[in-house]
Amino acid sequence: MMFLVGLTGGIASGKSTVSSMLRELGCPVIDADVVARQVVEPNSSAYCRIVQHFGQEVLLENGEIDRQKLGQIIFTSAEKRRLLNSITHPEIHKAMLKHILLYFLRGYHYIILDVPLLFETRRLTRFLNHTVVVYCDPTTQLSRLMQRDSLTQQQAEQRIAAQMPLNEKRGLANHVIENSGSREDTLRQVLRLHSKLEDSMEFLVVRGLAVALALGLGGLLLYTVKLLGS
Ligand SMILES: Nc1ncnc2c1ncn2[C@@H]1O[C@H](COP(=O)(O)OP(=O)(O)OP(=O)(O)O)[C@@H](O)[C@H]1O
Repeated sequence: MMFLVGLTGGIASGKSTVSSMLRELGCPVIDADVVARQVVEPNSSAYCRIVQHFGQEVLLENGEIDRQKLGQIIFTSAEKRRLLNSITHPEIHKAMLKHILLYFLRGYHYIILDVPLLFETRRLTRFLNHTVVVYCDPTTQLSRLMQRDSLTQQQAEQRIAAQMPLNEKRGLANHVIENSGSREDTLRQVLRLHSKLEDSMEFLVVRGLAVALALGLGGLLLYTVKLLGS
């Protein structure tokens, strides 16, 4: 049995760096971006409905969804954005739930959900037992973003300004990984967090509830069988 941990951050704050460290430690990580891409793969039900509503013009030559084009369309129309979300979100949630169940059956204590817009959409937060924000100071964030994406200072500043301030996210999280320093420094914090979560007893509470539920259901079944037999 297990519990769920949300991992988020700001643009170039180091979320991918931290999630790959956690993967290397053997933690199961579900990447919401990857899931979001998988649910619109050609011939999936979300794919078919997108083509039905948005037309062939949102497709690339190879038949895949042109995410950039779709992004432009929904950027200019709130109605279309709602329509697209109503198609994709239920599929994304279903797929994430499937991954969670599979990890659950494999006996992991906790599962990381890597969700860039965790606090912006707030759809998932009520299901999470812990939230982790990967933070780095504004100057470091700016220079790492400029370097990684080859942006000018102005372009990088615009992208940072378009997001929820990282400081605000930090205030909303239960755990903060401070990633302004070296990677080693970050790894040390990740190790600490990992052992804290591993040792957490919360999974026992979940396990207890599941056992109680199973016993209850089993009892009900026996009772029904008995009733039918009599
Ligand atoms: N502690 C660190 N020291 C030096 N460089 C780092 C450190 N952490 C991350 N970086 C570098 O900073 C950049 C941003 O990191 P990363 O890609 O992990 O951020 P992110 O939060 O996943 O970004 P995004 O959400 O925008 O994809 C990368 O080029 C990464 O190699």
